[in-house]
Amino acid sequence: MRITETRLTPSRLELIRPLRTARATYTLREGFLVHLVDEEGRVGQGEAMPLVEFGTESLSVCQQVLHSHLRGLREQNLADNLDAIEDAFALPSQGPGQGRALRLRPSEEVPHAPAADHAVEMALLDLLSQRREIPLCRLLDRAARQEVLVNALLTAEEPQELAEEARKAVAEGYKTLKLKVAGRPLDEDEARVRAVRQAVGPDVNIRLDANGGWTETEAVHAVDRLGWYGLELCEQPVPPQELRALWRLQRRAPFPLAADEALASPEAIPVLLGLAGGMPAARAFVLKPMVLGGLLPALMFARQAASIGLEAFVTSAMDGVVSRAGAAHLAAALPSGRLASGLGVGSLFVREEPSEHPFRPVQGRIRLPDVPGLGLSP
Ligand SMILES: O=C(O)CCC(=O)c1ccccc1C(=O)O
Ligand SMILES: [Mg+2]
Repeated sequence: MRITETRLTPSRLELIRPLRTARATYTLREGFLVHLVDEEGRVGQGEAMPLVEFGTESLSVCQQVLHSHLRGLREQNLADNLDAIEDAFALPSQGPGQGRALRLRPSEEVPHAPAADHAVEMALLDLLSQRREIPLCRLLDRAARQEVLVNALLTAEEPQELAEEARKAVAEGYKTLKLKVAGRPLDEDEARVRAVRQAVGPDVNIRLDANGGWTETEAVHAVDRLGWYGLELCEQPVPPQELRALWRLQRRAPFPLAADEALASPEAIPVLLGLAGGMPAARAFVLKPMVLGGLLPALMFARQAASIGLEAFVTSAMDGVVSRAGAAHLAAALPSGRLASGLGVGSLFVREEPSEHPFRPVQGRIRLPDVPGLGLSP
């Protein structure tokens, strides 16, 4: 394919109410939409929305790297296959591609910028799958599923309000509810979890996310007390760099712990997977394509995890519909679709762009559109 035209548009998403996590409070998300046009006029779409707390580049570095990537692509030929897309983002010191392959990081001077890489990779994958006339998920895996399960993200603080939110989500068809914990006394979190369990009964999955907000000692107490209410899993109970604490806690917890923020450091990955001599530190992994630098790196990670019996699921980084569409295609292509994806956040924004699209969960699921590419009209 040849890229004949590139466009970069700022994007901005306001939340209806602040989303509080143990690490940060989100009221606004900002980033860029990327459009790439091929020689036959097809448009590929991607989105970059940095999440600095998760180790991505800042908004300004993101913009700078996007400009550099788009400059590198203009009027260039790229072989019509996945390897060529993967190679385009390789570091100068890595792999093949010395010869004629297109490289977007020609020198070490282009900074680490997973959100920018994610946007450009997605737009290229959108184009490649349109050119092959298959949905993007099929390009990632020929056996991709047609539907993905999605969790509802509950955002209330107070137990009564949370219970109300939980009942509403279940009435809408969600089977998995996620709530943010930590950053407040454990008594309060216990009251919150109890209220949700009481509201929805025993058959709904409750997933927690501590965003690294507990010390190891606090996490031990939390696992013992909150585990009583029946938990599907807990994301990132302890700070991301504390991999051994995560390992010890996983030995104790009667439910899977999922590493999320910990995946932001490339050095942590072999340790998390147990490839550095020890045992895997967690039983599940949260894949944020925005943090991992794209759908392909996330898929490779999930396959590696699956080969040693560990599960993975996809979440957005609270970003726009273009990113969530790509993430839904990734979720459909993962080795296992058992764990619901964190892609139900569209309803948390003041105004969704566009207002109608196929990536809004219905009955707690997203059905992937059976059309070529990403399946979103630009
Ligand atoms: O998983 C979801 O439902 C939404 C994604 C989410 O929780 C999130 C959103 C922004 C930043 C961090 C996180 C997180 O999973 O930790
Ligand atoms: Mg998380």
